[in-house]
Amino acid sequence: LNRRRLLFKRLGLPGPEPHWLLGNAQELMQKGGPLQFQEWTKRYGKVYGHFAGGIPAIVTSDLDMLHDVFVKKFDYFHGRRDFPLAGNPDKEKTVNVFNARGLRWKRLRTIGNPTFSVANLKKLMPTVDEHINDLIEKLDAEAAEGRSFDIFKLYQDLTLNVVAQISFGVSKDVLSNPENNYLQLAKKIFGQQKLINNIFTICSVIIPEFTPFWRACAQVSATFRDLPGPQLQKAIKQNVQERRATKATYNGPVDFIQLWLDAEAEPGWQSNQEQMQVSQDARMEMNRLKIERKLSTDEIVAQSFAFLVAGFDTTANSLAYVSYLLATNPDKQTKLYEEIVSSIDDMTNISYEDLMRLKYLDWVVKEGLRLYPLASIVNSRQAMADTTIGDVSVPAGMFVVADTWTIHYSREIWGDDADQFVPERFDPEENRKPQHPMAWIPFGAGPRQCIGMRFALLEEKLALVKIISKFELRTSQETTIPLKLKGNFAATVSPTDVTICVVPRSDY
Ligand code: HEM
Repeated sequence: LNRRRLLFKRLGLPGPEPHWLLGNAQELMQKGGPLQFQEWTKRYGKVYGHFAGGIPAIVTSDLDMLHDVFVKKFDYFHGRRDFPLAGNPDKEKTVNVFNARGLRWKRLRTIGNPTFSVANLKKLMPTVDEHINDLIEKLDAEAAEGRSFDIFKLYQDLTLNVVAQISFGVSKDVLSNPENNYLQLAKKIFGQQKLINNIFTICSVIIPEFTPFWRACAQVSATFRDLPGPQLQKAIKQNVQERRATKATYNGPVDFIQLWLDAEAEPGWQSNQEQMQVSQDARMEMNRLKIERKLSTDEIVAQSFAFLVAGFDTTANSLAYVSYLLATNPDKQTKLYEEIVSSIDDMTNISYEDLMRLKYLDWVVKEGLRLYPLASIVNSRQAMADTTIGDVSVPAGMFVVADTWTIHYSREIWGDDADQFVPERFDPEENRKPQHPMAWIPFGAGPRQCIGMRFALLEEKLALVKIISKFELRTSQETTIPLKLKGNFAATVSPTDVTICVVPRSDY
């Protein structure tokens, strides 16, 4: 405890005084990590230390320092702030690309990257489109009633359906069949976290020194309880095995399982993996090892699960925030509508190229992500060996977290209108966008930047084109202005609701 208390003093960093046991967890939980960071930055400056429970982390909004951490010195900072109960990222057999580090991460990422190539995105687009059409039907019903409703909830249904179908490798009919429980299980994972699991998670954050013990407790408790996570993983595993058996004849929609099965593991890959554990906790020499481009069944299940968790709430939040911004800025919405109708002739057959042509749409989405960066707490890295950033010494094991909200709202970086919704700032002709690569980081930066970024942008843009071409988004008496944000200890800052109404366009 004494070592904890003195750590940042020894490193010469300011920061909030930690509670002897809870560190700064109380403040983080009350306000939500990203929003609390903003407040601390105002008080302690661009670089300071804090304790998320017993876990020390440096927080910084210094762009050059972040560039060092995320890009230039990536070989030192290849770990990410992990979830202690997910297991040891260097040993866990089913580690996923999100939690992995070192050469294990490098291997999973190298295999995962092509999943989001333009060619594959085009193959995934029909599935996304089908689910967006379902959303439009729901909006039609709301418009017919002429009432206000929380559009955030509909976006959560959309993004969960899309990412679940693509990650679990099932057809839309199977997914929506009430007799199977894919969606119910997925909803349970995000909705009702079981208390007992939370207790062990909290314990592992407060006293991380005993993580293996908390993890064992969580595992023992899981064997006596029918937890949704393991149930879902079992169901995905069965799908992967069935799909592998029918791989040659499969002619259903393209999904992640199909893309990953093409990179299926052959017997013998383990020896390669053992080799990869060399230098896990030290500097990663990226090009030293030949990467085995194959995945085992367990790894496919682990990636599916990670993509489900990473791809659901982020995209739903982003759509909800943009809808709010468009409803409260009707002039910008009209500009977007005009761009869409003047560029796309056939709304029933929108191509990938159509979407990429829409410049104003691109700026709207980017500006939404600037004002409401999601999952910003995962914009973090772990020092795998003693090093320095600028004149700050960073001991091995220390986490460095980007204060994304401060950066995105900085007047110094974005100008006096930093807190306003101005998509035009991304227009290259206006020459207003800051040049620094770390000024806009909703998807992180460097080799570990969000792997699903292009997929998320595709889904969001397609949904917005279909919605805005058909409906006008309007505020109502019930719209919460400004939005109320609820922080979250672990991940995303979400709006409590985005209650608006949709009015059909007369010229549709
Ligand atoms: C608007 C939507 C999204 C936002 C704002 C977002 C944001 C982020 C951020 C900030 C990171 C950390 C990046 C870093 O550390 O540099 C990240 C990582 C990641 N995201 Fe996303 N994400 C989104 C959608 C998605 C989707 C749709 C998927 C998958 C289908 C996905 C999968 C992942 C994965 C697997 C990682 C870990 C990558 C690695 O460590 O190599 N994300 N995301």
